[in-house]
Amino acid sequence: MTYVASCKLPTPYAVFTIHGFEEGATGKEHLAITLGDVMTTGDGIEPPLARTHSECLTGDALFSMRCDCGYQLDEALRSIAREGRGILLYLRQEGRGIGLLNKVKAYALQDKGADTVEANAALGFADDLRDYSICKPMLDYLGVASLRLMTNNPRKVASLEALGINIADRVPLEVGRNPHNTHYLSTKAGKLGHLLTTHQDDDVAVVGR
Ligand SMILES: Nc1nc2c(ncn2[C@@H]2O[C@H](COP(=O)(O)OP(=O)(O)OP(=O)(O)O)[C@@H](O)[C@H]2O)c(=O)[nH]1
Ligand SMILES: [Zn+2]
Repeated sequence: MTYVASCKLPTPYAVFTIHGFEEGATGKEHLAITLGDVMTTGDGIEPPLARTHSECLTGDALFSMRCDCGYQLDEALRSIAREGRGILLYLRQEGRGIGLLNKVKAYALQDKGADTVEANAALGFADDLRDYSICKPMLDYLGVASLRLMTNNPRKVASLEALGINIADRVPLEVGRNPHNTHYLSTKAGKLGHLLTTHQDDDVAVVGR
């Protein structure tokens, strides 16, 4: 992983700093978005609030309500801004690692009744192809050894801990449940192990971003 450059990222929530990295093996361009001093070296320094966010073009940029990604991205940046300090790694692992067009194929199967795990399997993919080892060099570069991680995904916590990153706390990030994604969220809780407080197919109002 090679560090390339940093610049300001003004948003409605705060003026963040964006740091660009290039992954040697794949040429993929990953980002770290920081606010305040996130270094954790030294005595008595609180681990910063953090999120590792896997790319979801449809949810993050195109307002898709099929998943909860866009809502989580929004809430994670808002939470970091509220604390005045934190870090979001934006990882180019679209579609849990299968890529954008394979995700569109998986969505087409889901339109016909498959769930998210069955659709991946029908296309010949494991349910989650993500590799979190790319986080380590980015966090090392930024001097971050310890995090308070915003996630509902215990596999993500375990993967980061296995890399030697200290997860001081898991902060739930449950936002964006709506009639278009309740089944998807139920499948994540039931088959992928996500820790979601409500995962029955109940009727809820559409949540705006
Ligand atoms: N293959 C596939 N990928 C999906 C689908 N829906 C969302 N994604 C991708 O899943 C990734 C997000 O995964 P999630 O499981 O929602 O979130 P997570 O990051 O593992 O867990 P949290 O930290 O709790 O959000 C993004 O890369 C999305 O593009 C789907 O139906 N099929
Ligand atoms: Zn998504």
